Amino acid sequence: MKKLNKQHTVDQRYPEKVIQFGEGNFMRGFVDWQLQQMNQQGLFQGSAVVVQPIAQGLGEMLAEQDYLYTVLLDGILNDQVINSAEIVSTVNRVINPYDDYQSYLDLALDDQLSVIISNTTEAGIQFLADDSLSNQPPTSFPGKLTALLARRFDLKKAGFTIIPCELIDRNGEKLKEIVLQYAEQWGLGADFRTWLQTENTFCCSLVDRIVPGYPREDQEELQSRLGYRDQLMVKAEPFLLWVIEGPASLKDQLPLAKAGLNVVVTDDMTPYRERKVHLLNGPHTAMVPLGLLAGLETVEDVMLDEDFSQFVDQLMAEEIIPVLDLPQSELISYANSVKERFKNPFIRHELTAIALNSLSKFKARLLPLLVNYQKQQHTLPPLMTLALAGLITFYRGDYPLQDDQHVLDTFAEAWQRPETVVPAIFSNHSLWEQDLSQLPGLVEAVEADLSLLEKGSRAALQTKLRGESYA
Ligand SMILES: NC(=O)c1ccc[n+]([C@@H]2O[C@H](COP(=O)([O-])OP(=O)(O)OC[C@H]3O[C@@H](n4cnc5c(N)ncnc54)[C@H](O)[C@@H]3O)[C@@H](O)[C@H]2O)c1
Ligand SMILES: O=P(O)(O)OC[C@@H](O)[C@@H](O)[C@H](O)[C@H](O)CO
Repeated sequence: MKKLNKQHTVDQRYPEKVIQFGEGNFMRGFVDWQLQQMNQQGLFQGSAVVVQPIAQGLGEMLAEQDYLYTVLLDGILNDQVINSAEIVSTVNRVINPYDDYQSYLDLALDDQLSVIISNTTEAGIQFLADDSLSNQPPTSFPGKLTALLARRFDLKKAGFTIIPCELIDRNGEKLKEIVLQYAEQWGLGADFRTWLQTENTFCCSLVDRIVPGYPREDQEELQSRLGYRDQLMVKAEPFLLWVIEGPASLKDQLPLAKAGLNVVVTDDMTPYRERKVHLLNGPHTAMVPLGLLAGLETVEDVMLDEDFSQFVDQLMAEEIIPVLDLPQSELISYANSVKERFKNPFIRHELTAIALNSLSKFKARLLPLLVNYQKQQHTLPPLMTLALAGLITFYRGDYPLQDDQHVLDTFAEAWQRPETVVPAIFSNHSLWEQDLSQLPGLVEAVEADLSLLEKGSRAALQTKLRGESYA
């Protein structure tokens, strides 16, 4: 069977208007797919030139397919079942700056390029003290971006609207801060720094769409249905939300909402972020260790399991929603929509995929809620402490773990003395940036939950759901 190529579609190409750092599943299933929707409605007439942020990437594979790939949307949206396959043609080309640095810098020449969008994973937005402008290219993503912006400034051209999608808090501010740090360290001058601040807009943004990526489990069936081979197919849920903190003019520059996409341009994205990180990512992170310890494999398995779906319900209703400072009715409706998305029968979202870096995820997604709950109710949230005990059990290392070496080493050492593992882990400041052993009752509660877990994750969960251990 032939590889996907331009003969399989009406390959309408548009001028490059967006520079996109990152060519991963998420960008292809989220950003480029949205550019395509705008183009189809005649609202944008633009394409993306993609820059590989690291030397290894998908540039060559995309080139072999004439920069085309298929987005498969599978799920239920507004009570409608959606199973669609669409060839996306909004990636115009991919530049690998490690092979062709000049073409990368030449992007600065093009006045039609006015928007920069990135997703380089949470690891991508970082300052590397030994990065250098004489590296061709600079190693880090912000270093590469600084080099491009410096070239644009030298050419006395207009700046960019820069929208990072990395899932880190205040991502636009963080990226700007690092670019300014490089500008300072590399001696790029006060005029450049002023131009950076006044002529460029760094927008914070929040993305939401579950994109599990290549549908390995049904690739054969899909290929025979589609009639071509596509190594870059991306499976995603139909739901999407993109909240961008930026000027109102962005709605014209990128008319996403006009194209009917669920994109919000606002001057304060905080409530959207709180809601999503705590009510969607939080339950994901809570279900992972307990679910895996009980032998479940996917988010759907969790939602179809009587005990575990009750766990998710109760966690959301009793331990998360009451401590979020947002309108409760809106939170309830968001929680219901998240549960529907978790139940998506067409998407196989592996718990092991979510398990990556679970400790930092617990810290960002659940710990602030646990602390607030304790402050407000003067007791601890029982399901969250069980999830925390599950995390500690999980990090004993009986399962393959993916986390920072420092985190893995700290747990390995603490588990050498099981009787003190909880205080040892909680008092480790480098893990939590605070001394969790000082939180009233937490050590005792989690130690009790660890003992419960010795009977098995499901049995422990059932005990907690019956309210027995804290009655
Ligand atoms: N997949 C999802 O459901 C989903 C949903 C929302 C947000 N996200 C976020 O998107 C990110 C990417 O997910 P994905 O599914 O596209 O992954 P992916 O592995 O398909 O793509 C990763 C991309 O990041 C780049 N990258 C990796 N390490 C880097 C580094 N150290 N520096 C610079 N660039 C680097 C790669 O070149 C690639 O372009 C994740 O961090 C995730 O938090 C994913
Ligand atoms: O992507 P991660 O690994 O940071 O987190 C795992 C999931 O919680 C996450 O991918 C969600 O599915 C996504 O954030 C939904 O928009």
